[in-house]
Amino acid sequence: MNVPSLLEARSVGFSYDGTVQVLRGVDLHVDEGEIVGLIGPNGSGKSTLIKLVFDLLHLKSGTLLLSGHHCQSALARPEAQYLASNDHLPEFLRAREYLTIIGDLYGRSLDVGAARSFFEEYGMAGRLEDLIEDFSHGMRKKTQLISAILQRRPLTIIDETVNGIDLEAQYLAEQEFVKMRSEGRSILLCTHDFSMLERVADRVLFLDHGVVVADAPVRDVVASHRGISQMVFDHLDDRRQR
Ligand SMILES: Nc1ncnc2c1ncn2[C@@H]1O[C@H](COP(=O)(O)OP(=O)(O)OP(=O)(O)O)[C@@H](O)[C@H]1O
Repeated sequence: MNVPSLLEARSVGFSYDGTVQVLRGVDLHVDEGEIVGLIGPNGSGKSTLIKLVFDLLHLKSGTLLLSGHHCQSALARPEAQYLASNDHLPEFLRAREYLTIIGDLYGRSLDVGAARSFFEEYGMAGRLEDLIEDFSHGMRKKTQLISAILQRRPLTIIDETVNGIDLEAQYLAEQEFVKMRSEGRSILLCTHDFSMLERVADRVLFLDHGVVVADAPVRDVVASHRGISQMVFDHLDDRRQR
């Protein structure tokens, strides 16, 4: 029996206003145990696609499946966690309370000792009991990341959350992503940090004007374009000449 992809998009289209198509016939998949980079110019539709996956926007055209379940279905919810690009967290909660609530949503009680260790590791020793209101932008981002690391969902979708955290935390996060992959979990990492993708990602999906224009193993991109940046530049040159 075929194991369904953790994420599968088939012919996904989307328009906010019914006129301009933001996504046009998007087909993609993320399988078990892979780190996939989602890249594309500003406004190419990356966040829109991610919001559709989490049913934050209403899917009207095409199919989006999480582990074989339609993304609007309650069965899809436990399969994936979403880290938004913003740092909006409930400010009136203490970090421990926030992590507890996220754990409750996934039916996992918080391992306070593990949470405390991650806070120490990520340069936030002694801050677990503090109000989120008092956290800096980077600390909020790190709290989002730690929540994903603790939940260890089959699929974690990270929308630019790693941008804006310090280098040390990025390094730790990269190591954790690789560890999660070795456990058979997957990560869809939407970022403009191509060097991070060259270090950790297996595959890169390139979205331009709502269309997937490349879906290739990172090693092939490095071999044929010398890197992800050059692949993007080559594509933009081609587009300009057309
Ligand atoms: N709520 C909204 N209402 C109307 N249009 C929107 C809305 N959100 C996004 N858009 C438009 O949809 C298009 C795709 O935006 P989206 O945020 O998905 O791009 P992105 O690839 O994530 O960009 P970035 O790299 O800048 O984060 C843009 O033209 C944007 O202006």
